[in-house]
Amino acid sequence: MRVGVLCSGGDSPGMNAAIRGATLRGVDVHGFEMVGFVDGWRGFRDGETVPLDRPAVRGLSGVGGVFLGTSRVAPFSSVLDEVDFDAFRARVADYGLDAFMLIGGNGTQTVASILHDHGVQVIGLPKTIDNDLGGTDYTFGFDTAVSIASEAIDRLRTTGDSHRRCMVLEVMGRDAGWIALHAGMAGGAQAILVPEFPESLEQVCEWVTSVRDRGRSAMVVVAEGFRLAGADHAVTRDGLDGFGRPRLGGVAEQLAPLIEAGTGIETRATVLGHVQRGGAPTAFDRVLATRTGIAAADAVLRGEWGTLAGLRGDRIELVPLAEAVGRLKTVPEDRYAEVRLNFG
Ligand SMILES: Nc1ncnc2c1ncn2[C@@H]1O[C@H](COP(=O)(O)OP(=O)(O)OP(=O)(O)O)[C@@H](O)[C@H]1O
Ligand SMILES: O=P(O)(O)OC[C@H]1O[C@](O)(CO)[C@@H](O)[C@@H]1O
Ligand SMILES: [Mg+2]
Repeated sequence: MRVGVLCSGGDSPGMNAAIRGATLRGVDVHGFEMVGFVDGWRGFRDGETVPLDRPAVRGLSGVGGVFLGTSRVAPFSSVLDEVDFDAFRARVADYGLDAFMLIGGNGTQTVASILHDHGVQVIGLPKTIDNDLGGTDYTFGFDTAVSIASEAIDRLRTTGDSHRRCMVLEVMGRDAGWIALHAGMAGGAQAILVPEFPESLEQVCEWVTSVRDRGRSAMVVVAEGFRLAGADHAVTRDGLDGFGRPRLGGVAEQLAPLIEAGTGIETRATVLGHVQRGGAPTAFDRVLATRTGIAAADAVLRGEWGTLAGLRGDRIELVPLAEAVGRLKTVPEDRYAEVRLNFG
C-alpha cells in the first residue's frame, strides 16, 4: 500500500503531530510506503514529494506549523463540471498511489469528498483553527488558537483596566464564531460578537457603558466574520486569498471608533491575526492530532474510503465525508444565548 499525504488550507497547530502519528502507524505498524506532497496541491501538480518514514517525523509532535507546507492552491484547474477526473486518476496512478490522506478543514474535506465520489481512495484528517467542520467535535489547532487568544485577552485586560479603556480584540474563525466564543468565555469578556448572531451598535454600546457604570473596563471579543445588524457583508481587507475569496479582517478597527463615539469611552482595537495559528500546539491538540493520524492509518488498512477521522466524545470515529462537509459547523443559538445573558 502506497499512501500520499497532503495538507491544504491554512496551517493549524498539530498538523506535524498528525503526520507523525499517521506515519508511525502506517509505515512501522502496517508496512505502508508513505510519501508527502510539498505545499499541498502545488506539490502534487509540480511533482514535489518527500518520503515519510520514522526519521522524517522525528521530534515533530510539539512543533508548530507543518513541515510539508500547506497552501490554498486548487486541486483542479477548471470548474467542477469540467474537471477531467480520468486525467486526475491517471496522475494519482503516476505517483503509484493507492490512497490519499488529506489533512485540512471544510474546504479540503469538500475536495476529499469530491475525489471519493470520483473513485479516488481517500481518508480525511480534520484540522482547522476555525473548528467549523462537521463530523468531529473539535478539530486540532482550535484548542491552541483559543489558548493564544485567551492569553491575549488577559494581557489586553490589564492595560485596558489601567487606562479605563474599552479594548476590542479581533480573532479569526472565518464564518464561525468558535474561537471568539471559547476565548471570550475563557477570558471573561463582557461582550462576544460572532458571525452567527449580528448585534446592533446600540446594543454593543449599551453593554460597554454598563461595564463602565459598574466601575470596570470592557473587553469585547469580536470574530473576524461578525457584522453589525443591518450590514449585508462582513468586513474584508484588500486582495483575495489563494482560492480567490475576499480576505476577512478589520472589523475591530471599524468597531472601535464607533464604540468610542457611541459611549464616550476611549476604545482601542487589536487584531490578533496569524499569531493565533503560530507556535507549538497545546498538549490537547498534540494528542488529538496524533490519535487522528493513527486512526487514519488504520482506516487506510481497512479500506474505509470516503471517511473522516473525527472526534466523537472521547473516541476517534470514521464519519462519512459527505456527512462532515454537508454544512458548516457554526455556533448554535443555545451556546450563544448562555453567554449573552451575562454580557455587559
Ligand atoms: N468546493 C471546492 N471545490 C474545489 N476546490 C475547493 C473547494 N473548496 C475548497 N477547495 C480547495 O481546497 C483548498 C482548501 O480549502 P480552504 O482554503 O477553504 O481551507 P480549509 O481546508 O477549509 O482549511 P482552513 O479553513 O483551516 O484554512 C482551497 O484553497 C481550494 O483550493
Ligand atoms: O492565512 P490566510 O490565507 O491569511 O487565511 C486566513 C484565514 O484562515 C483561517 O486562519 C483558517 O481558515 C481563518 O480563520 C482566516 O480567515
Ligand atoms: Mg475552512
